[in-house]
Amino acid sequence: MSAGCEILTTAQMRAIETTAMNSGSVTGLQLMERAGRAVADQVRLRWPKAGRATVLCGPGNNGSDGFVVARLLRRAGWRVRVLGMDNRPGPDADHMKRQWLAMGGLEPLDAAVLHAQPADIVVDAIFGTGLARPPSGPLAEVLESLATHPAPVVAVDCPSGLCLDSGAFLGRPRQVSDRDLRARLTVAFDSPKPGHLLERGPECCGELVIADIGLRPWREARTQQPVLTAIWPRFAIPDARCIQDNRLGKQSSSHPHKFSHGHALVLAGGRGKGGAARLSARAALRIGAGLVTIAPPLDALPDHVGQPDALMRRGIDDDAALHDALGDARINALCIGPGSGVNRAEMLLRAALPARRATVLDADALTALSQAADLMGALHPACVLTPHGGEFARLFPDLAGHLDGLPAKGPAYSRLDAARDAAARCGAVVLLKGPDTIIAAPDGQARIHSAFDVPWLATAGAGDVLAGIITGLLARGFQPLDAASLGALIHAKAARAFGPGLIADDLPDMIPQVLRQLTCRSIR
Ligand SMILES: NC(=O)C1=CN([C@@H]2O[C@H](COP(=O)(O)OP(=O)(O)OC[C@H]3O[C@@H](n4cnc5c(N)ncnc54)[C@H](O)[C@@H]3O)[C@@H](O)[C@H]2O)[C@@H](O)CC1
Ligand SMILES: [K+]
Repeated sequence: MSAGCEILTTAQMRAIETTAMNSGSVTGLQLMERAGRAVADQVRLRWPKAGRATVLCGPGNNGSDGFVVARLLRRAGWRVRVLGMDNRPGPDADHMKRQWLAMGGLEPLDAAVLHAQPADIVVDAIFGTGLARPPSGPLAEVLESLATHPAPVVAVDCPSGLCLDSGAFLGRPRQVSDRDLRARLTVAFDSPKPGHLLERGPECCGELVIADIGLRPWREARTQQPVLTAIWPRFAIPDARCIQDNRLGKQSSSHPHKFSHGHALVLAGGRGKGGAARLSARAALRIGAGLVTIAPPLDALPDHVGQPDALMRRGIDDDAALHDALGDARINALCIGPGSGVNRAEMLLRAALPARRATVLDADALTALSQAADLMGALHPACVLTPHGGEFARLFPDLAGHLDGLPAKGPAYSRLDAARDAAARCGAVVLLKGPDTIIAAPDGQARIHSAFDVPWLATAGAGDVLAGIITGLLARGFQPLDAASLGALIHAKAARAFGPGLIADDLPDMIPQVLRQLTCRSIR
């Protein structure tokens, strides 16, 4: 399994905190002090000159972190106002509140009070992992007015109102809105949560810092395998195993041979429709498949003369021809769908799926799949489906409908949930594309790959290249979940390395540079 920075759901985070506190080695007060200190330290790092801070403290432990931040900033010379509630918090929270009250006042947590005096920063400590329902009443008004506050917002754990399991704002449509609270900086604790990476999370959290509050021993001591890991730009660890044995760099075998790196077969469409499959095939070659054959119908073979000469060509007219081709057991990975046409994709899938080779289904193959229930039943664990949102909705309309619904309570149904449910239902790996790409396996393992920083990757043909990279990695023997996860990572890194102005044709040729980075351990 690929290593990566682990993501914790809010329930997992609570479980780890409880285990840590029950062990007797750490108290809730200590954890809160560390959390608050981490936020105050990040504030002082970014705003070294002490200024004016308004700290908004909610009813629970997120609010307690706010009281700690207020105390530490005051000690560091900041002018601090605290707006809080008149509720009865638990004993730890009460302790933190009293510590603040010994040195400063408490004003009502109210929109008019918030705007009554200027501030250089506003610290949002209203809700964190405990958000269970949409904010309402005066708290909702405070949050709404905070969204238009002129001072930068520093969020404790998350911008309040954001569901940390889904990245949706509770009670709000999922689309981008001017009412969304956008923090400049978010300081979260121990591990990222799905909501930091999904949907509105990346944009609304601003810069995300994950602070160590000493919970690692309890996180790592869990007996169950972590089921959720992330491959994510700031934390990217593609695969410890790959780096150790240099598998990505192809140095694992002492007598390497082209067949030791697999043979990928990329099925292409008819005359004049071969461009998409050529992008896939080129990417499969660049990622290091030993052999790559592009296979259009016979009459379209002339479309594929020319570069790259390393690419092999073979005419495959129909399912019978594909069945014959698959008599060669060395062909160990297939790519079906890019530019193939829906009818041809359906015909080819009928021969391909029973052969149980590692198979990437993209584009027209996904449309074919959504139209033929029996094909869905023929999927197997070595298949990787790479739908974008629209294709996902055609394949799994009920899951997509669930995802489109208003997130009325936490934890809201997330893209992560949808991809996992889809993978479990179809028995294959599902890579749900987006700036927040989810890769989910039928056994519940999942990864989130966040690439909000490369909007130029949303360009025609980029998906064909991704399909080719994954096909190449499958040919090289990577397991489907790892191939899809590494594929997403390498694809985004290639786009990042090229920069704006990218067209899909540029992506395959950036792969060697990305592989050099990954295999030289120079990744961040
Ligand atoms: N448990 C711990 O020991 C630690 C918790 N930490 C902080 O504690 C936070 C979680 O604290 P809590 O579990 O107290 O939860 P929150 O502080 O996020 O929320 C407070 C409480 O508000 C209530 N609530 C939920 N939705 C509401 C709504 N829409 N309107 C009104 N009330 C609502 C719930 O009862 C919830 O428990 C984390 O985000 C983090 O900031 C950190 O201090 C690290 C240690
Ligand atoms: K918050």
